[in-house]
Amino acid sequence: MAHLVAQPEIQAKLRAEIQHVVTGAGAGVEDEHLRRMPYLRAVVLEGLRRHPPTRFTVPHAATEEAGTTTLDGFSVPRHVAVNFTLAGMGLDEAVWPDARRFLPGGEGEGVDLTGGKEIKMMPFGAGRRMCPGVGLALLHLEYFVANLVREFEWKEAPGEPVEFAERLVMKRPLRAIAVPCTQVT
Ligand code: HEM
Repeated sequence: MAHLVAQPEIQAKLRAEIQHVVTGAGAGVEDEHLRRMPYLRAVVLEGLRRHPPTRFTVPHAATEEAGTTTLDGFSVPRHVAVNFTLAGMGLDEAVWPDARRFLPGGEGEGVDLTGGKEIKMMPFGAGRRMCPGVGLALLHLEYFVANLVREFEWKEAPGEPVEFAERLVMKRPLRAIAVPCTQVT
């Protein structure tokens, strides 16, 4: 939401997609609408890439004797806890050079969040202990963002530009003004 407040042109593009798909007076955003909103999916994935809510996976450990497990050339001794810093992973510019990212033609188009094929980001972890709530989480994120942007225009509060500095959470919490879309001229 902070990025949408700071980049009104992207917010407007997203609202246009939502309004194009959800038509009819009194109609609400439904599950089947979400599947026809590629820009919404791209916005949500970009948020998860840049700001994964979980900074680390739960600690993992090698179960085999030392020398058996290696990570990027480092030997991982048995039972030593390994934490993956999810927040840094999605920010590798060598992996994410193209601004289109999750849009058609971008390197993240059709990204596999389970890590089955490859790992470019892993906001839900990967492998056997990955988040079992991934489907529900994506559904809720898309549903919330779609409704928030459909109902309101989100603007910067006067004198309080969005600051993206983080210390686990936003260093300065987001303050924004929500203008009901019926009042937007
Ligand atoms: C944006 C929302 C969410 C994010 C970013 C997220 C992220 C994560 C991450 C990174 C892990 C650790 C995975 C690993 O260690 O490899 C995890 C584990 C887990 N998540 Fe989520 N999660 C989200 C929502 C949910 C929801 C909605 C549920 C349940 C309905 C859920 C249930 C769990 C459970 C039970 C685990 C532990 C799995 C295990 O250790 O086997 N999560 N999640």
